[in-house]
Amino acid sequence: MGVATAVGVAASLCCVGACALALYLYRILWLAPERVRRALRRQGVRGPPPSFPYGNLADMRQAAAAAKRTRGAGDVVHDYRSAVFPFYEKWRNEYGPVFTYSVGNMVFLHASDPAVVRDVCLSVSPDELGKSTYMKVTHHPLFGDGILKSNGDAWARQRKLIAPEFFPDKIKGMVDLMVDSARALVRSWEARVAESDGGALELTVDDDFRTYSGDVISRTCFGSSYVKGKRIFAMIRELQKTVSSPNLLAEMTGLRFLPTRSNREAWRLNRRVRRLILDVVRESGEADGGSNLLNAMLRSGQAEAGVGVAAAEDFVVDNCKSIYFAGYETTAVTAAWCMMLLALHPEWQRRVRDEATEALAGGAAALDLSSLQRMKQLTMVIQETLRLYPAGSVVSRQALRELALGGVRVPGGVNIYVPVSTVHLDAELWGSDAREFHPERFAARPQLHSYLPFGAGARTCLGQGFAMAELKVLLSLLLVGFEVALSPDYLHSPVLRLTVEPEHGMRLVLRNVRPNGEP
Ligand code: HEM
Repeated sequence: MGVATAVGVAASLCCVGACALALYLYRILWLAPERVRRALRRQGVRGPPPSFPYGNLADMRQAAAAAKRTRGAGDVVHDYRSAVFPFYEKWRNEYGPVFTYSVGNMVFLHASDPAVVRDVCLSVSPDELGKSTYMKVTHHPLFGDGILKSNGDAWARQRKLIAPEFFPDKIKGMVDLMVDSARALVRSWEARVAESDGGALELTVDDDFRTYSGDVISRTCFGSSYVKGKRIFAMIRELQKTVSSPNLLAEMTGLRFLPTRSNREAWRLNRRVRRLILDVVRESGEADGGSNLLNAMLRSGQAEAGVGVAAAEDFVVDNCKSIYFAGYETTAVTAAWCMMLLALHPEWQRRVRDEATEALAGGAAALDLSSLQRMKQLTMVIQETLRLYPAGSVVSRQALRELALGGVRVPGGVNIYVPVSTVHLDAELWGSDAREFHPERFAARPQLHSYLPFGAGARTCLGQGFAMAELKVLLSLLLVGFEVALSPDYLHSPVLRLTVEPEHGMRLVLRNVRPNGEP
């Protein structure tokens, strides 16, 4: 064969290869999702028309940019949906409470209709409905295959091993750690109020609340090595920043090993985090006799039949990162919104303070799980805070196979998003005052599918008892010591970062409850 023929053959093969690749990409990027959208359209589920190859991403970015331009302060309006999720609001108004949209080749079913929500949360088994895999590739360095993102048997096994670590008898033993961390914060604020002009201290509380929740998780996870644990968490936060924007190419093709700059940075940080976590787990196991959360997880991971050392280590590392992510920001942001609502409602602030003063009559050291459980006013205030400002903005799932939800046949692979604020503000479920702060509505237990701050069903938050205890310890100690008002400089602008948080921070004015130090 002459050189010219060989070149011709190679060129033809390249052509065939390029055509095959183009056809393959066209199939996975357009034909496959279009088939799913058609199946939904046939049932009357409509949505904005997607374009190739990014679906509705451009509409979402445009709406978010427009909302950002008009976002501003002003009165505190609790319904923040048009500022934070302007595209969902527009589409919900246009297409109703169940609609579909696409990001790249990933098809989403957005559902706030109670019948669908009930099935998503309560009726369908975790074998049929798993966690959404959207962002799973981007976030792999952050969560690995830990409990938050895994599905099927891998998830069930982890849930079974971790759940007992959050049973009430375990939380009972953690209340003292929470009290120690909260007292450190109260002492620092007392000192700052004492030094302030006229006994009124104006401050932005968010970072102090993050320090508190990071401190509590770190003490619980790492026991006596918690200071090193805090360094690890600082590094996980770095890691979180490097993987915060979606890597659409990776999400659409599943290729997570491309050595892009941000991937290489994430891998580097991840290797360091892993090494440090395992070092600290070993060290603290020796120092504390293995009594901290991660040691308990390592033991239960190793005790699993047929699981090698590497798999048990992966289990600890991935879940350490997952628990940090699940419990750090969520609790701190909820505490900040709760303080805002109490500042806006002095009568509720008084009720909570009276209740906390009674519970703390024997001193902070006397706080225990049962005295926390008796704080009914504070419980209702936190529940109402989580209704108006839920830290998890969507309950996300993915159909692992075709299934029926509220009468809609959902093809396998579809991502299902339940917008928590829309469910929480539904006047049909909550009454005409749904957008207002009325904690007494929680004197009666709400219907399960209408209240989703901790998700629902099999995948409900494992740390909810822990988070409630942590919030109650912090808020009761703060309110017994300080009167809280909203600063005139506070700008109400909820924004979606990892959770929905105050864009410019929560700015409060504190005064001592007993100005002259009287008992
Ligand atoms: C106010 C604080 C918190 C809020 C609002 C919150 C909310 C949530 C939500 C919405 C989910 C997803 C549930 C679903 O998809 O149905 C979740 C899952 C989870 N949360 Fe929390 N969480 C909080 C605090 C914590 C804390 C402090 C921890 C642990 C220390 C924790 C551990 C977890 C875990 C392990 C999961 C995964 C459960 C699974 O997939 O099986 N959370 N949380």
